Amino acid sequence: MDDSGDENDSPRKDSVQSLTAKLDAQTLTPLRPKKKLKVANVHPTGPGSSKQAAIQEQRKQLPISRGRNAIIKEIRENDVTVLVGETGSGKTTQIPQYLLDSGLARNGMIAVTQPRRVAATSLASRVALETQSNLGSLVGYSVRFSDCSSEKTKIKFVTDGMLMRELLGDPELERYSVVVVDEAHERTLRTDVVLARLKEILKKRNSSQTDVKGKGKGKEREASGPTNPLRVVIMSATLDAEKFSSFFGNAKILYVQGRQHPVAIYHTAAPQPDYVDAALRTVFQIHTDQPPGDILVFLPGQEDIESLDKSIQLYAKRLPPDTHNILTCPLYASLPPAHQQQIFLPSPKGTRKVILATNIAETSVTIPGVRYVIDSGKCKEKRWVGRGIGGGFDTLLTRDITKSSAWQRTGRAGREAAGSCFRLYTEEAFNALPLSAEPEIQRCSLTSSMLQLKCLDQNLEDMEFMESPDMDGVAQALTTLYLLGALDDKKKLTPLGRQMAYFPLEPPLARALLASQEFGCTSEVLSIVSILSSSSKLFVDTSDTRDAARDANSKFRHISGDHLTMLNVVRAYEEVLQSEGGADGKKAPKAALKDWCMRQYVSHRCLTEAFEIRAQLRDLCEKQKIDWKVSCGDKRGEEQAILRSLVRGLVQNTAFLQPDGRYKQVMGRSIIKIHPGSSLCDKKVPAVVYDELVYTTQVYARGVSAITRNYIAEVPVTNHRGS
Ligand SMILES: Nc1ncnc2c1ncn2[C@@H]1O[C@H](COP(=O)(O)OP(=O)(O)OP(=O)(O)O)[C@@H](O)[C@H]1O
Repeated sequence: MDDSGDENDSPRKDSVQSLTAKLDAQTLTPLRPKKKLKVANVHPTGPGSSKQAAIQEQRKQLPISRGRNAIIKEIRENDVTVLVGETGSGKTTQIPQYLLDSGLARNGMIAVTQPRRVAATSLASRVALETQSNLGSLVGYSVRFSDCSSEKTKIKFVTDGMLMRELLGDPELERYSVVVVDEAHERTLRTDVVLARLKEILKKRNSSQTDVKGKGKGKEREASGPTNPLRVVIMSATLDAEKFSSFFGNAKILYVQGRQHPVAIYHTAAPQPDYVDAALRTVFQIHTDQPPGDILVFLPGQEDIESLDKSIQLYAKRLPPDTHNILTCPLYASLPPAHQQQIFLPSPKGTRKVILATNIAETSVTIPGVRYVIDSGKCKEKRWVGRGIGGGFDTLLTRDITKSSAWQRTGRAGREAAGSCFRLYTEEAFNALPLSAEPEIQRCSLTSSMLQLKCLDQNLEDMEFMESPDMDGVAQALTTLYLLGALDDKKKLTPLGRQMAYFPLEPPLARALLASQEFGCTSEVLSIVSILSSSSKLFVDTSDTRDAARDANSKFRHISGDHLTMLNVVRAYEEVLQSEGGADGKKAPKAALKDWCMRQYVSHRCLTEAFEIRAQLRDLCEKQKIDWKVSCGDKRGEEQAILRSLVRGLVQNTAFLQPDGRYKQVMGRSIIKIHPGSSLCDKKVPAVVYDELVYTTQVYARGVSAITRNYIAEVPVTNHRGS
């Protein structure tokens, strides 16, 4: 997301020798390990013991297993239970299995929510392995654009966003007997909405037994109560437990004592302003001095990961021949799921794996083989930059982590054996960190959540949340939904709004997709919306390849700007797919497609993901009786039709050229510049529509196309009532 151009793509210039000297001088001060527990080796390797026997033995050794019966008893007897246990104590993998074995999910499924998809999918694999079932049968997962569950599924790992979507079709979550809200301390907007909604659902589903103050009437409820009462379990390692408990009327709090393996923690003696350089030195210090074990490095974002990756690879080549190899594995949200899964593969013999991750590896995941964690102390945080800029937008800003995050990161080192965590900041700096992050509900755009709640007949602004939402954010979300025609002037949901919510897209993109029917270009807009919904960028753009990329991309360039340029890439890729035999359900050879993408400097990942998204959106269109095959086909008319559809959704993202050559938002006060990566960067056109704003040293518009003022004027903003 952040693309400020201030990233440093060139590898660090020191030699390994000077690097090691620097490392020695740096002196990482060993600190008292937080807690060391005596736990036996959890991998029995005696003769005849199979992998499965080892796994079952390991389960028994988890700290949580000692409290199994007491935990089940409490969950059985209370509507809501708050469970706090150290990282690695076994909460996420074991509680769902205990619930299943206890019969508590006899009449419904168990949902386990996760803030991130990589955690949801990897946990589902692990629990499927532990239950000796195939992924997607007894244990499954459901994340945006990917569902791996079946009628047999009893334990389902879901992102909090997916559970919110499920609410649209099942407002009281009747198909679930237990909802486990994991990593609740992260306080994502969706977790907060889910918690607020669960409180309402409990009132309805469990009303005959309880006043929804966390407590019910024990076992008798099962005999006399509804056939499928709901239990809610809220879990975290670093939870402000009292707050959650009081939100649910003083719900019972359970503490699980102990962690499985000790982790030694080290802080630097002095602050490290260049955390990428400090991470590089620490990686090689560990690699040269410490016993085998993989390294997990936490960095704020993709740019830092790519920079460190290059530097590590450069220095690794200069290591003495008898040293172990280093294999780097990046991990960030915009990597496609298949690439993300590679981090879970064992490292080849004689190789040390170095995983370079953002905070998506911070909670819930266990990466086998990791013994060392390097924590830069930084993360990127989504924040609504609205006030004073007019129009407002979500952006990612680099900032210091919280104490909760630091503990979670440390916890990743002690999952399978004792480990070490190297914090690239001082102990004083750690002590000064805030305990936990400001809840997203007070700092992120509320538009999408508000629309979904409207579909459930609920007003976000009237609901009871753990913390009330930011009022500017509420006003902005209402304005956006009104402008999109999702709400009428009485703030009531329109049929159009309901249809928009049906698609797992940001509301502006859903609106553009629906508008494309009017302009006869659904097929084209579907392709563009799918590219925009992919988690990677379409054009590969690094400083050292910029000129070559520009040359290669020039053949796709459309005079109107970036959206039709994207469409040209999609069309060219489709031709390659067909020429390689990828039509009629057959798959084209991946290597040939990758090779083509590399030569064009476009992202194979982005295209693969976008095509998957497009296939799913086509299915959803069919269910909504929208003919996705409708295409404007005619080259002369297509530009107008497509851009007019996009403006219907992105009307708030439009700007006019000013006499002084700058652009000013039509519906905000911001002066914006066109991003250097846009094909319209050097051009001056009377009006533009853009996908997003990014805030670096100034406000840049990204994904930009030239439009006429008429496209904006024709957007129907006042006649939505009942439309
Ligand atoms: N994919 C995996 N591969 C190997 N071991 C695993 C895997 N997933 C979990 N484990 C083992 O199970 C232990 C418990 O994991 P679990 O995720 O249940 O802990 P947790 O208490 O939920 O921790 P956290 O709050 O950090 O997610 C891990 O420490 C690890 O030993």
